[in-house]
Amino acid sequence: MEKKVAVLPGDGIGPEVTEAAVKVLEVIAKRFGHTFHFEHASIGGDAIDQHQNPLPDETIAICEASDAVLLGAVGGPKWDQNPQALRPEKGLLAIRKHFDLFANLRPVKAVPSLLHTSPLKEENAKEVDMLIVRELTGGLYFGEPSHHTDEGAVDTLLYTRAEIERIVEKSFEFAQLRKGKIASVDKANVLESSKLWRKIVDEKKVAYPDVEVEHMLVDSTSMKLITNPAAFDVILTENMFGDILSDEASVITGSLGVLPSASMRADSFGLYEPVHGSAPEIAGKGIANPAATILSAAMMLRYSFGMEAEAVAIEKAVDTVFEDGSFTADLADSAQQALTTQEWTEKVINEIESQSVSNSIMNSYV
Ligand SMILES: NC(=O)C1=CN([C@@H]2O[C@H](COP(=O)(O)OP(=O)(O)OC[C@H]3O[C@@H](n4cnc5c(N)ncnc54)[C@H](O)[C@@H]3O)[C@@H](O)[C@H]2O)C=CC1
Ligand SMILES: CC(C)CC(=O)C(=O)O
Ligand SMILES: [Mg+2]
Repeated sequence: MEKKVAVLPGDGIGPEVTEAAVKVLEVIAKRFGHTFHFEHASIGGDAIDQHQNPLPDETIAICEASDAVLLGAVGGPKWDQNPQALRPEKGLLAIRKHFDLFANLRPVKAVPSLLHTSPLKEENAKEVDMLIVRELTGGLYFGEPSHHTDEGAVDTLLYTRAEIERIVEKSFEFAQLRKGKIASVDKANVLESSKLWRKIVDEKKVAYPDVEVEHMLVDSTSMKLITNPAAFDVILTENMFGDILSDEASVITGSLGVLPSASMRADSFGLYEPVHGSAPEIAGKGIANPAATILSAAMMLRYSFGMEAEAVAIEKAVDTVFEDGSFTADLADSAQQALTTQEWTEKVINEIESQSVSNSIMNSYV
């Protein structure tokens, strides 16, 4: 197959981790007989510096001409005092909105060889296998009005019925492919938007009798994610709650550096990016963990290109490298044992190259 991928490295560690993922995709292309055309474009602080715009028209055009987008991360102290319209994060929100990427999938699965790095007791972390389905283009991050003065500030939490319905349906579809359990997380004891959210979940569940649904409040959910994370299968939630809960869930499996994500619209087009941010304090040092971005590239192969065996080849290689005890600094026991971003990526590439093709259907991350 021939596919076009827009690559938006962004800021901080974004360029390092996307470079690693592109190298892995190139090896996959060679091994499985595909051609991937990569076209790079700017977003975030990088785009502000070059074009005074966190999401330039040229970047949108390159993404529109592509089959999928691979993104690193945006943001950093250099732009923190910029006016709102010139913040790197605005570029990320704008690309999600422009392409209607309403369904953000964030799988969190325990990896046996990483359990020792989890802050949780091994018996609590070892069975974790959940999928966070986060609404990505509505809610507080997009509602108007949104502004502040020194005397006051306003943000708006707005959801339409249609926005809630489509993400709820998506979560039921994923639950049917998994263990058939949804925890729908809201704040319905306070928020009006959550009351509508609950009503729509209850309406929709009638069409999915094989799926069990539990409504949960976000505050106690954040506690249960730590005390009993293995109890969750699909977590369905709105934009900001999903943002917060997914960073919390990431440490269960060891490091924010290993959690991938897919941001999908209704068709197969998607944007793939790690859950983490631009980690400015480690940028440029060659020590960032590229696993989250490499695994996001695997999600791209699965969801946008329908390349299941290729996705599994990457996931299997990442697992094997972890099993071998090879870690970047965020997971290694000591600085001496830590591999650089490049060294760790080379291990994954070597692993893919040595896999036999018949070996490629193994357990996948979602
Ligand atoms: N999707 C995106 O582009 C996101 C961007 N951000 C932006 O990133 C900047 C930094 O935000 P933070 O709150 O510090 O979150 P962060 O996710 O960048 O970093 C949190 C912690 O995790 C570590 N970390 C993150 N990714 C890592 C990796 N791949 N390997 C090793 N360690 C890793 C960092 O060093 C830091 O200690 C801010 O400007 C923020 O707005 C934050 C979250 C998402
Ligand atoms: C930087 C924000 C706009 C988004 C974020 O933190 C996320 O999507 O995880
Ligand atoms: Mg976040």
